[in-house]
Amino acid sequence: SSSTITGHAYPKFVKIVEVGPRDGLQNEKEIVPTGVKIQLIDMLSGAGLPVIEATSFVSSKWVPQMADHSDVLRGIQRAPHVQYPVLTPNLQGFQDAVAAGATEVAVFGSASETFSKKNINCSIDESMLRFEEVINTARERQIPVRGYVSCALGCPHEGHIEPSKVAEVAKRLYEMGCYEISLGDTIGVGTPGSMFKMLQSVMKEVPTSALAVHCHDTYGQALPNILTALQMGVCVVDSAVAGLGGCPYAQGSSGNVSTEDVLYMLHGMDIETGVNIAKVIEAGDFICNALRRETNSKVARAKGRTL
Ligand SMILES: CC(C)(COP(=O)([O-])OP(=O)([O-])OC[C@H]1O[C@@H](n2cnc3c(N)ncnc32)[C@H](O)[C@@H]1OP(=O)([O-])[O-])[C@@H](O)C(=O)NCCC(=O)NCCSC(=O)C[C@@](C)(O)CC(=O)[O-]
Repeated sequence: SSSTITGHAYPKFVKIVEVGPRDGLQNEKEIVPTGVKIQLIDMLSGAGLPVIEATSFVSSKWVPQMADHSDVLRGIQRAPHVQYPVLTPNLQGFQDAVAAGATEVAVFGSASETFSKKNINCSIDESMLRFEEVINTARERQIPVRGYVSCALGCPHEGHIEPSKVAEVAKRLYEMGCYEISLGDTIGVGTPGSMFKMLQSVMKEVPTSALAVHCHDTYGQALPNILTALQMGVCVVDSAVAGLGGCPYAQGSSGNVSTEDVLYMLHGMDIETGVNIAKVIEAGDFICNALRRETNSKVARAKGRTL
Protein backbone atom coordinates (compact mmCIF):
# COMPACT_ATOMS: atom_id res chain seq x y z
CA SER A 1 0.00 0.00 0.00
CA SER A 2 1.10 3.58 -0.47
CA SER A 3 0.62 7.02 1.02
CA THR A 4 0.72 10.32 -0.80
CA ILE A 5 3.24 12.86 0.43
CA THR A 6 4.58 15.86 -1.50
CA GLY A 7 2.19 14.98 -4.31
CA HIS A 8 3.78 11.58 -4.96
CA ALA A 9 2.72 8.11 -3.86
CA TYR A 10 5.23 6.42 -1.57
CA PRO A 11 5.37 2.96 0.00
CA LYS A 12 4.01 2.97 3.57
CA PHE A 13 6.80 0.67 4.73
CA VAL A 14 10.38 0.56 3.48
CA LYS A 15 12.71 -2.33 4.26
CA ILE A 16 16.22 -1.18 5.15
CA VAL A 17 19.04 -3.58 4.29
CA GLU A 18 21.96 -2.63 6.53
CA VAL A 19 25.23 -3.30 4.69
CA GLY A 20 27.66 -1.56 7.07
CA PRO A 21 29.30 -4.65 8.57
CA ARG A 22 30.09 -5.93 5.05
CA ASP A 23 30.21 -3.14 2.44
CA GLY A 24 31.08 -0.65 5.16
CA LEU A 25 34.08 -2.49 6.54
CA GLN A 26 35.45 -4.50 3.59
CA ASN A 27 37.62 -1.62 2.39
CA GLU A 28 39.17 -0.72 5.78
CA LYS A 29 42.95 -0.94 5.59
CA GLU A 30 43.48 -1.87 9.24
CA ILE A 31 41.93 -5.19 10.19
CA VAL A 32 38.94 -4.54 12.43
CA PRO A 33 38.91 -7.02 15.35
CA THR A 34 36.31 -9.78 14.98
CA GLY A 35 34.80 -8.87 18.37
CA VAL A 36 34.15 -5.31 17.16
CA LYS A 37 32.38 -6.59 14.04
CA ILE A 38 30.24 -8.91 16.17
CA GLN A 39 29.32 -6.16 18.62
CA LEU A 40 28.43 -3.83 15.73
CA ILE A 41 26.09 -6.43 14.22
CA ASP A 42 24.50 -7.13 17.62
CA MET A 43 23.91 -3.39 18.19
CA LEU A 44 22.34 -3.11 14.72
CA SER A 45 20.11 -6.11 15.51
CA GLY A 46 19.02 -4.29 18.67
CA ALA A 47 18.06 -1.24 16.59
CA GLY A 48 15.38 -3.23 14.79
CA LEU A 49 16.99 -3.51 11.37
CA PRO A 50 15.26 -6.36 9.51
CA VAL A 51 18.27 -7.34 7.35
CA ILE A 52 21.95 -7.01 8.27
CA GLU A 53 24.52 -8.11 5.71
CA ALA A 54 27.08 -9.65 8.00
CA THR A 55 30.22 -10.54 6.02
CA SER A 56 31.55 -12.02 2.74
CA PHE A 57 32.78 -15.49 1.91
CA VAL A 58 35.28 -14.20 -0.63
CA SER A 59 38.98 -14.87 -1.01
CA SER A 60 41.01 -13.45 1.87
CA LYS A 61 43.76 -12.70 -0.66
CA TRP A 62 41.34 -10.37 -2.43
CA VAL A 63 39.59 -8.88 0.61
CA PRO A 64 41.67 -9.51 3.77
CA GLN A 65 39.19 -7.61 5.97
CA MET A 66 36.55 -10.33 5.47
CA ALA A 67 38.88 -13.26 6.30
CA ASP A 68 37.18 -13.78 9.68
CA HIS A 69 33.79 -14.38 8.02
CA SER A 70 33.08 -17.70 9.75
CA ASP A 71 33.96 -16.39 13.22
CA VAL A 72 31.76 -13.33 12.70
CA LEU A 73 28.80 -15.41 11.60
CA ARG A 74 29.24 -17.86 14.47
CA GLY A 75 29.76 -15.10 17.04
CA ILE A 76 26.69 -12.93 16.50
CA GLN A 77 23.53 -13.19 18.59
CA ARG A 78 20.82 -13.80 16.06
CA ALA A 79 17.70 -11.81 16.78
CA PRO A 80 14.39 -13.39 15.78
CA HIS A 81 13.00 -12.12 12.45
CA VAL A 82 16.36 -10.64 11.40
CA GLN A 83 18.08 -11.93 8.28
CA TYR A 84 21.89 -12.02 8.16
CA PRO A 85 22.83 -12.50 4.48
CA VAL A 86 26.47 -12.96 3.45
CA LEU A 87 28.14 -12.51 0.07
CA THR A 88 29.02 -15.68 -1.82
CA PRO A 89 30.69 -15.24 -5.24
CA ASN A 90 30.85 -18.95 -6.08
CA LEU A 91 30.07 -22.46 -4.83
CA GLN A 92 33.15 -22.54 -2.60
CA GLY A 93 32.00 -19.38 -0.85
CA PHE A 94 28.47 -20.75 -0.58
CA GLN A 95 29.63 -24.01 0.99
CA ASP A 96 31.86 -22.22 3.48
CA ALA A 97 29.00 -19.87 4.34
CA VAL A 98 26.55 -22.70 4.97
CA ALA A 99 29.13 -24.53 7.09
CA ALA A 100 29.37 -21.39 9.25
CA GLY A 101 25.59 -21.22 9.62
CA ALA A 102 24.47 -18.83 6.87
CA THR A 103 20.71 -18.90 6.26
CA GLU A 104 20.69 -16.33 3.46
CA VAL A 105 23.31 -15.45 0.83
CA ALA A 106 23.87 -12.90 -1.92
CA VAL A 107 25.55 -13.23 -5.30
CA PHE A 108 27.05 -10.11 -6.84
CA GLY A 109 27.19 -9.49 -10.57
CA SER A 110 27.91 -6.39 -12.58
CA ALA A 111 26.45 -4.53 -15.55
CA SER A 112 30.03 -3.66 -16.59
CA GLU A 113 32.27 -6.27 -18.19
CA THR A 114 35.47 -4.56 -16.99
CA PHE A 115 34.24 -4.21 -13.42
CA SER A 116 33.21 -7.88 -13.37
CA LYS A 117 36.77 -8.90 -14.31
CA LYS A 118 38.37 -6.60 -11.74
CA ASN A 119 35.97 -7.47 -8.93
CA ILE A 120 35.40 -11.21 -9.29
CA ASN A 121 37.97 -12.17 -11.94
CA CYS A 122 35.54 -13.37 -14.60
CA SER A 123 33.27 -12.12 -17.39
CA ILE A 124 29.58 -11.40 -16.84
CA ASP A 125 28.63 -14.65 -18.64
CA GLU A 126 31.07 -16.69 -16.54
CA SER A 127 29.73 -15.07 -13.38
CA MET A 128 26.19 -16.08 -14.32
CA LEU A 129 27.28 -19.72 -14.56
CA ARG A 130 28.86 -19.51 -11.09
CA PHE A 131 25.76 -17.82 -9.67
CA GLU A 132 23.49 -20.44 -11.23
CA GLU A 133 25.43 -23.14 -9.36
CA VAL A 134 25.08 -21.19 -6.10
CA ILE A 135 21.38 -20.50 -6.65
CA ASN A 136 20.55 -24.10 -7.58
CA THR A 137 22.41 -25.47 -4.57
CA ALA A 138 20.80 -22.87 -2.32
CA ARG A 139 17.35 -23.80 -3.60
CA GLU A 140 17.88 -27.45 -2.54
CA ARG A 141 18.58 -26.17 0.98
CA GLN A 142 15.81 -23.56 0.87
CA ILE A 143 18.31 -20.75 1.37
CA PRO A 144 17.14 -17.45 -0.15
CA VAL A 145 19.55 -15.72 -2.53
CA ARG A 146 19.73 -11.98 -3.11
CA GLY A 147 21.37 -10.65 -6.28
CA TYR A 148 23.39 -7.48 -6.79
CA VAL A 149 23.98 -5.62 -10.03
CA SER A 150 26.99 -3.34 -9.63
CA CYS A 151 27.72 -0.32 -11.83
CA ALA A 152 24.01 0.20 -12.43
CA LEU A 153 24.54 3.97 -12.85
CA GLY A 154 28.13 4.03 -14.06
CA CYS A 155 31.42 2.15 -13.99
CA PRO A 156 34.82 3.35 -12.70
CA HIS A 157 36.42 1.91 -15.87
CA GLU A 158 33.79 2.11 -18.62
CA GLY A 159 31.93 5.25 -17.55
CA HIS A 160 28.33 5.27 -18.79
CA ILE A 161 26.45 1.98 -18.60
CA GLU A 162 23.36 1.48 -20.75
CA PRO A 163 20.17 0.99 -18.72
CA SER A 164 19.32 -1.92 -21.05
CA LYS A 165 22.50 -3.71 -19.91
CA VAL A 166 21.51 -3.26 -16.26
CA ALA A 167 18.04 -4.58 -17.09
CA GLU A 168 19.50 -7.61 -18.86
CA VAL A 169 21.74 -8.62 -15.93
CA ALA A 170 18.96 -7.94 -13.40
CA LYS A 171 16.57 -10.11 -15.43
CA ARG A 172 19.07 -12.97 -15.64
CA LEU A 173 19.60 -12.95 -11.86
CA TYR A 174 15.87 -12.72 -11.19
CA GLU A 175 15.01 -15.53 -13.60
CA MET A 176 17.72 -17.73 -12.08
CA GLY A 177 15.95 -17.39 -8.73
CA CYS A 178 17.22 -14.36 -6.82
CA TYR A 179 14.28 -13.15 -4.75
CA GLU A 180 15.48 -9.55 -4.73
CA ILE A 181 17.76 -7.57 -7.04
CA SER A 182 19.79 -4.76 -5.52
CA LEU A 183 20.83 -2.16 -8.09
CA GLY A 184 24.18 -0.73 -7.03
CA ASP A 185 25.42 2.76 -7.83
CA THR A 186 28.87 1.47 -6.96
CA ILE A 187 30.72 4.76 -7.39
CA GLY A 188 27.86 7.11 -6.53
CA VAL A 189 27.77 8.96 -9.85
CA GLY A 190 24.03 8.65 -10.49
CA THR A 191 21.49 11.47 -10.36
CA PRO A 192 17.69 11.36 -10.13
CA GLY A 193 17.75 11.59 -13.95
CA SER A 194 19.90 8.52 -14.52
CA MET A 195 18.21 6.63 -11.66
CA PHE A 196 14.82 7.25 -13.31
CA LYS A 197 15.97 6.04 -16.73
CA MET A 198 17.73 2.99 -15.33
CA LEU A 199 14.74 1.96 -13.17
CA GLN A 200 12.32 2.47 -16.06
CA SER A 201 14.37 0.03 -18.08
CA VAL A 202 14.81 -2.54 -15.27
CA MET A 203 11.12 -2.40 -14.33
CA LYS A 204 10.23 -3.74 -17.79
CA GLU A 205 12.04 -6.97 -16.85
CA VAL A 206 11.83 -7.38 -13.06
CA PRO A 207 8.80 -6.69 -10.83
CA THR A 208 9.20 -3.49 -8.82
CA SER A 209 8.44 -5.40 -5.61
CA ALA A 210 11.66 -7.40 -6.16
CA LEU A 211 13.93 -4.36 -6.56
CA ALA A 212 16.23 -2.61 -4.10
CA VAL A 213 18.52 0.38 -4.55
CA HIS A 214 22.06 0.49 -3.20
CA CYS A 215 23.47 4.01 -3.36
CA HIS A 216 26.93 5.31 -2.58
CA ASP A 217 27.11 9.01 -1.76
CA THR A 218 30.28 10.02 -3.62
CA TYR A 219 28.64 12.94 -5.42
CA GLY A 220 26.10 13.72 -2.68
CA GLN A 221 23.23 12.32 -4.78
CA ALA A 222 22.26 9.28 -2.73
CA LEU A 223 19.18 10.68 -0.94
CA PRO A 224 17.62 12.28 -4.04
CA ASN A 225 18.34 9.07 -5.95
CA ILE A 226 16.62 7.02 -3.25
CA LEU A 227 13.65 9.43 -3.21
CA THR A 228 13.33 8.97 -6.97
CA ALA A 229 13.32 5.19 -6.56
CA LEU A 230 10.64 5.43 -3.83
CA GLN A 231 8.49 7.59 -6.11
CA MET A 232 8.74 4.80 -8.68
CA GLY A 233 7.54 2.22 -6.14
CA VAL A 234 10.81 0.69 -4.90
CA CYS A 235 10.44 -0.19 -1.22
CA VAL A 236 13.82 -1.73 -0.30
CA VAL A 237 16.83 0.49 0.39
CA ASP A 238 20.41 -0.57 1.20
CA SER A 239 22.41 1.69 3.52
CA ALA A 240 25.34 1.57 5.93
CA VAL A 241 25.51 2.79 9.51
CA ALA A 242 27.63 5.98 9.77
CA GLY A 243 27.90 6.00 5.96
CA LEU A 244 30.81 3.58 6.12
CA GLY A 245 32.12 1.93 3.05
CA GLY A 246 33.26 1.62 -0.49
CA CYS A 247 34.17 -1.23 -2.79
CA PRO A 248 37.87 -2.20 -2.82
CA TYR A 249 37.68 -2.76 -6.60
CA ALA A 250 36.00 0.56 -7.42
CA GLN A 251 38.57 3.31 -7.07
CA GLY A 252 37.01 6.59 -5.98
CA SER A 253 33.93 5.01 -4.50
CA SER A 254 33.10 6.61 -1.17
CA GLY A 255 30.80 5.46 1.56
CA ASN A 256 27.33 4.05 1.26
CA VAL A 257 24.46 6.37 2.01
CA SER A 258 24.18 6.41 5.79
CA THR A 259 21.38 4.47 7.45
CA GLU A 260 20.75 7.34 9.86
CA ASP A 261 20.19 9.83 7.01
CA VAL A 262 17.88 7.46 5.13
CA LEU A 263 15.85 6.81 8.29
CA TYR A 264 15.58 10.52 9.04
CA MET A 265 14.19 11.17 5.56
CA LEU A 266 11.78 8.22 5.60
CA HIS A 267 10.45 8.84 9.11
CA GLY A 268 10.03 12.52 8.25
CA MET A 269 7.78 11.40 5.39
CA ASP A 270 5.74 9.12 7.72
CA ILE A 271 7.17 6.04 6.02
CA GLU A 272 7.62 3.22 8.51
CA THR A 273 10.80 1.15 8.81
CA GLY A 274 10.56 -0.50 12.23
CA VAL A 275 14.06 0.84 12.98
CA ASN A 276 15.05 2.93 16.01
CA ILE A 277 17.21 5.76 14.68
CA ALA A 278 18.72 6.62 18.10
CA LYS A 279 20.01 3.06 18.43
CA VAL A 280 21.49 3.18 14.94
CA ILE A 281 23.28 6.39 15.93
CA GLU A 282 24.67 4.56 18.99
CA ALA A 283 25.92 1.73 16.76
CA GLY A 284 27.47 4.39 14.52
CA ASP A 285 29.22 6.02 17.51
CA PHE A 286 30.53 2.62 18.52
CA ILE A 287 32.05 1.74 15.15
CA CYS A 288 33.38 5.26 14.52
CA ASN A 289 35.15 5.17 17.91
CA ALA A 290 36.60 1.75 17.07
CA LEU A 291 37.82 3.05 13.69
CA ARG A 292 38.93 6.39 15.23
CA ARG A 293 36.89 8.13 12.57
CA GLU A 294 34.24 10.86 12.24
CA THR A 295 30.84 9.64 11.13
CA ASN A 296 29.76 10.27 7.53
CA SER A 297 26.15 10.60 8.66
CA LYS A 298 24.96 14.20 8.65
CA VAL A 299 22.05 13.26 10.94
CA ALA A 300 24.38 11.63 13.49
CA ARG A 301 26.64 14.67 13.39
CA ALA A 302 23.73 17.07 13.85
CA LYS A 303 21.83 15.17 16.49
CA GLY A 304 24.46 13.10 18.25
CA ARG A 305 22.96 11.17 21.14
CA THR A 306 20.27 13.74 21.79
CA LEU A 307 17.77 12.38 19.24
C1 LIG B 1 35.51 -14.38 -6.65
C2 LIG B 1 36.95 -14.72 -6.34
C3 LIG B 1 37.03 -15.68 -5.18
C4 LIG B 1 37.54 -15.38 -7.58
O1 LIG B 1 38.94 -15.43 -7.43
P1 LIG B 1 39.86 -16.32 -8.38
O2 LIG B 1 41.26 -16.10 -7.97
O3 LIG B 1 39.46 -16.07 -9.79
O4 LIG B 1 39.35 -17.78 -7.94
P2 LIG B 1 39.74 -19.20 -8.43
O5 LIG B 1 38.46 -19.96 -8.50
O6 LIG B 1 40.63 -19.14 -9.63
O7 LIG B 1 40.60 -19.77 -7.19
C5 LIG B 1 41.84 -19.19 -6.81
C6 LIG B 1 42.04 -19.37 -5.32
O8 LIG B 1 41.01 -18.68 -4.61
C7 LIG B 1 40.33 -19.60 -3.75
N1 LIG B 1 38.90 -19.22 -3.69
C8 LIG B 1 38.00 -19.28 -4.69
N2 LIG B 1 36.80 -18.90 -4.25
C9 LIG B 1 36.95 -18.61 -2.94
C10 LIG B 1 36.05 -18.17 -1.94
N3 LIG B 1 34.75 -17.93 -2.20
N4 LIG B 1 36.52 -17.96 -0.71
C11 LIG B 1 37.82 -18.18 -0.42
N5 LIG B 1 38.72 -18.62 -1.32
C12 LIG B 1 38.28 -18.82 -2.57
C13 LIG B 1 40.56 -20.95 -4.36
O9 LIG B 1 40.41 -21.95 -3.39
C14 LIG B 1 41.96 -20.83 -4.86
O10 LIG B 1 42.85 -20.97 -3.74
P3 LIG B 1 44.36 -21.52 -3.93
O11 LIG B 1 44.18 -22.86 -4.57
O12 LIG B 1 45.06 -20.53 -4.82
O13 LIG B 1 44.87 -21.52 -2.53
C15 LIG B 1 37.77 -13.44 -6.04
O14 LIG B 1 37.80 -12.66 -7.19
C16 LIG B 1 37.22 -12.65 -4.90
O15 LIG B 1 37.24 -13.08 -3.76
N6 LIG B 1 36.75 -11.41 -5.14
C17 LIG B 1 36.25 -10.58 -4.05
C18 LIG B 1 35.43 -9.52 -4.59
C19 LIG B 1 34.78 -8.72 -3.49
O16 LIG B 1 34.56 -9.16 -2.38
N7 LIG B 1 34.44 -7.46 -3.83
C20 LIG B 1 33.75 -6.62 -2.95
C21 LIG B 1 32.29 -6.96 -2.87
S1 LIG B 1 31.31 -6.42 -4.29
C22 LIG B 1 30.82 -4.83 -3.88
O17 LIG B 1 31.30 -4.29 -2.93
C23 LIG B 1 29.72 -4.20 -4.68
C24 LIG B 1 28.37 -4.25 -3.96
C25 LIG B 1 27.89 -5.70 -3.81
O18 LIG B 1 28.47 -3.72 -2.66
C26 LIG B 1 27.31 -3.48 -4.74
C27 LIG B 1 27.75 -2.13 -5.25
O19 LIG B 1 28.09 -1.23 -4.48
O20 LIG B 1 27.72 -2.02 -6.49
